[in-house]
Order: sequence, then structure tokens, then C-alpha cells
Amino acid sequence: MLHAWTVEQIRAAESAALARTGDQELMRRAAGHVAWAVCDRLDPVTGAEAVLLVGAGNNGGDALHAGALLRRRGMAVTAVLLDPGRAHAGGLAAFRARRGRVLAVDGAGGGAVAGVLERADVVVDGIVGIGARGPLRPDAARWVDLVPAAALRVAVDVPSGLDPDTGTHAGPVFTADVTVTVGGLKPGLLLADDVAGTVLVADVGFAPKPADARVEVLTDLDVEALLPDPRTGSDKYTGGVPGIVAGSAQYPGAALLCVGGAVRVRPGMVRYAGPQAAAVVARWPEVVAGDDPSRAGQVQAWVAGPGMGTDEAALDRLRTVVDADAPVLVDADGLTLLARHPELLAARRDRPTVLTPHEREFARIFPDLDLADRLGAVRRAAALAGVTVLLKGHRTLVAEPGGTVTVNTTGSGWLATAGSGDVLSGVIGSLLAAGLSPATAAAAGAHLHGRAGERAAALRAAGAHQLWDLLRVPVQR
Ligand SMILES: NC(=O)C1=CN([C@@H]2O[C@H](COP(=O)(O)OP(=O)(O)OC[C@H]3O[C@@H](n4cnc5c(N)ncnc54)[C@H](O)[C@@H]3O)[C@@H](O)[C@H]2O)[C@@H](O)CC1
Ligand SMILES: Nc1ncnc2c1ncn2[C@@H]1O[C@H](COP(=O)(O)OP(=O)(O)O)[C@@H](O)[C@H]1O
Ligand SMILES: [K+]
Repeated sequence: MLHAWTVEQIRAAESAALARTGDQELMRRAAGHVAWAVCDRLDPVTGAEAVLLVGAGNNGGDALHAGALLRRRGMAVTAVLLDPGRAHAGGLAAFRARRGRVLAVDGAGGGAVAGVLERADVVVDGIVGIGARGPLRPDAARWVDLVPAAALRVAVDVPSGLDPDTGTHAGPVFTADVTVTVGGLKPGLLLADDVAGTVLVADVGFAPKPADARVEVLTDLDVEALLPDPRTGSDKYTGGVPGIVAGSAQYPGAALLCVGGAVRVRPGMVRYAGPQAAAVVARWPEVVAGDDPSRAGQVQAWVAGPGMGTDEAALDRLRTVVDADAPVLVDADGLTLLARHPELLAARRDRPTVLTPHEREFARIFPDLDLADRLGAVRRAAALAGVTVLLKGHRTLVAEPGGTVTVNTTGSGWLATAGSGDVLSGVIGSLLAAGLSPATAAAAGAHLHGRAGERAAALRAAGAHQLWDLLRVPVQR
């Protein structure tokens, strides 16, 4: 498992290390990682031109020390000092000692900066790191806007303009190919991967405690360990029995897609209870199907919602599963019904429950929560409703009422296809039935679904039903 920490937590861990090791040494270590990230991506290194955007804090100090190292590798390096009087003294001395070129934006050098940036092979962003307050100020933002897209763009610690805690950016932001982040991951880097690029964690000798992290990422190995395959002595019930309430005359395909997700994640038994029983069995002969969830027999977790419609019959089925003792996942039309009947959601408070909205569905159920900050919104939603909330999107987030959020980092745009969410809810239903906790089932399901989406992209396999075959492909080691 990977962990991410807030700025406050990073600062607390850093201050202990500062007392032990001293800030110059930490900075030199951070700079070493930045220089390595640059050299590893350039060919040839010697003779390449780098520009450092240097702010007034220690983030600029990291960049200047990195610039000194790049000079040693034979690069032409120019440091652009955005606040020349306050540039980090130790960093500037190290950089000058290596005969780096310095331009001050408030002096004669200001006019030359645009030209230097235009020619750069590499731009290192040391404008601000975790000391940033609010959106980039205009005097810094103007240089970010001039960074050429063709250059290798390397951010030190955090891309300037990006809020490290939330991944939001209200104004201009340094768009990085690589972010070398110091001491530990920050949540914003996970959420705004389009801004942070590849994230490398620079180990400089301190790290906050994993147990303190409130943001996590599952890895392939974590998920694989959660999915034990059948063993000698297993029977069809030991893997858990999911029950699926999905599909309608209007959306028959949703029943097949959702059931398919459930069947293909774990063997065992899947039940179906809805108006598409005949079609489900025709496609999935292993499924035990009927039309009434109250007469479905033993079910260890219910999934209700994909394409089920929002009429009285759908509402009756939803009431049945909400009243059930088993864990329940509600998706799609089921969420629309919950928004109209908040008493149904209140009835699930503190019981194993997962809601899987996309942003429009989320806004219907939690109209007061601002989705500009998705991490904050999903966390508040879980706390308000007292259930696990999975917010879909390019970065799917899973929040549990205790406040921990799992960020899913697998996936591809090929998942943005009708019915792909139906497959996801079936996958998670199977994992819930297998006994995983709501948050773990949701996060592991999103991870598997995302990997299937990546394989779909590689194979150019269009259509949500293609995901069935791609869900349980063994991890390559
Ligand atoms: N303290 C240390 O010894 C270490 C610090 N490290 C680096 O130091 C950084 C933190 O350093 P600082 O605390 O000095 O803070 P920063 O360097 O991140 O930012 C402070 C500077 O940015 C300016 N600033 C703040 N908000 C701004 C905005 N919205 N627009 C434009 N300018 C803004 C401030 O006026 C100040 O000059 C980390 O991100 C990391 O890169 C690492 O080298 C590890 C060791
Ligand atoms: N651009 C994207 N990148 C990665 N995953 C995406 C993207 N867009 C959507 N997804 C994923 O695809 C799925 C779509 O689900 P949903 O919106 O419920 O669609 P449907 O209702 O048609 O099944 C979700 O798992 C979501 O996270
Ligand atoms: K930065």
C-alpha cells in the first residue's frame, strides 16, 4: 500500500529530521534526486540547457542545489530568480560556485527570461513547494505560462500552483512531466496526475508514519492478496454469494453487464433478482435468477441500481435490499431513488453500505458538497451519510466514514463507455459478498476495474462487456 500525507503531517515529520540532520543536508539530498530525475531523462546530458525557476523559499533552494549538480554534469544552467533579494543564500552560493548563470526578473535580466525559457531543454520548477499560500501570485504565474511544452518539465516537491492537500488549482499551474516530491507523497499529486506527471518520492531521511496517513493507494499485490482463489474444500458458498438487482425493460443490458462483473471476479454463486431473469440466464447460465429479491434465498451482499429504473417496482426492490441484513451497494438508478427517499439512506447509516455515484449522481444526493474539491467532498459525504462512498471519475475515490480515502490510480479513458459502471458495481458486489469490508471491496473493485480498462486500451477493446474478460488477468511480475 502507498500512503500520502498532508502538508501539516509532512512538516511535522520534517521538523524532527531538520533537528537531526540540518536543512542544508536535507536540501542537498532532495537536490540530488531532482538532478538524477533530469539526467535520467536527457540524452545527451552534456550541453543541454536547463532553466531553474527559483522562488524565495527552500523550494527554490532545492532547485538551486540541483542546478549546481546539473552544472557538474556539463549542462548550461540558468537560474531565474523571481525574488532576487530573498533567494536561498546557500543554494545560490553553491550554484554560483559551479558558474551557473543568474538572471533576476526585476533587473536587466528580466527581458532575457522569455528567450531563455523558449530555448530550454529542461525547466525546473522551484517557485513554491509546500510553503505555498493560495493560487500562484501573478508575478510567479506569468513565468509558468511561458514554459514551453516541448521542454522536460520537472517540479520540485509540488508543481507550483497546485494545492498539495487537495489537488485543486484555482489559477495557473506548472504542468510537470515529473514531480520529485520530498519525504512522502501528497494527496494532491495523486489526484492531479495530469499536472504532476510521473511522481518520484525523494527519500531524504524522513518519512511520516504510514499509520497517520488518511489517503492511501492500493497496489496490484495488495489487491491480489485480497482475492484468494478457491482452495481444496471450497464450495460454491464459501466465496460469498452476491445478489444483483439491475436492468429493466428499458435497460436490459445493465443486468447482463452488472451480473457479468460479479461472475467474472470470483467463482461461486451469483444470484439475480429483477425483470431480466431470462436474459441473464441465457447469457450467464451459472446464475440463479428470479424477479423478486425478497424470495432470492441466501445472499451475502446486494447490489442494486444499474438500469433498474426509478418506478414503483424498482423502489420496492430497492426497499427490500436496503432492509436486508447483508451489506448493500447502491448505484445508478438506485442512487436517484435514494436522493428522492433520503429515509432509505438514513436506514443504512453505520451498516455495511457502499454508494457508487458519478459526479452528477453525487450532486443529487449531496447537493451541499462542493465537487471542486473532490477529496474533501467525498470525505464529507461518507461522514454525513455514515456509509462508504465511491466517487467515480478519472481518479476514483473511496471514502469511509472514519475519514480515510483510497485513491484509485489504475484506469484509462476506455472506461468512459456506457455500462462500464455497471460492470464495476457487479465486481464490488462480489468482493463485498466475499467478506471484504465496504471500503476495501470498493477500492479493490475500482483497482481491478481500472486494470481491465488499461488492458482494454492496450487491446483497443471497445464496449463495456469487453471488461469481463480482462478483469482477472494475472499480474505480470
Ligand atoms: N526545510 C527544509 O530543510 C527542507 C525543505 N525542502 C523544500 O522546501 C520547501 C518548503 O520550503 P518553504 O517552507 O521555504 O516554502 P516554499 O519554498 O514552498 O514557499 C515559500 C515561498 O513561496 C512564496 N509563496 C507562497 N505562496 C505563494 C503564492 N501563492 N504565489 C507565489 N509565491 C508564493 C512565499 O512568499 C515564500 O517566498 C519544500 O516544498 C521542499 O521543496 C526540502 O528541501 C527538504 C528540506
Ligand atoms: N476518463 C476516465 N478515465 C478513467 N476512468 C473513467 C473515465 N471516465 C469514466 N471512468 C470510469 O468509468 C466508469 C463509468 O461509470 P458510470 O459513469 O457509472 O457509467 P455507466 O453508468 O454508463 O456505467 C467509472 O468506473 C469511472 O470511474
Ligand atoms: K515547485
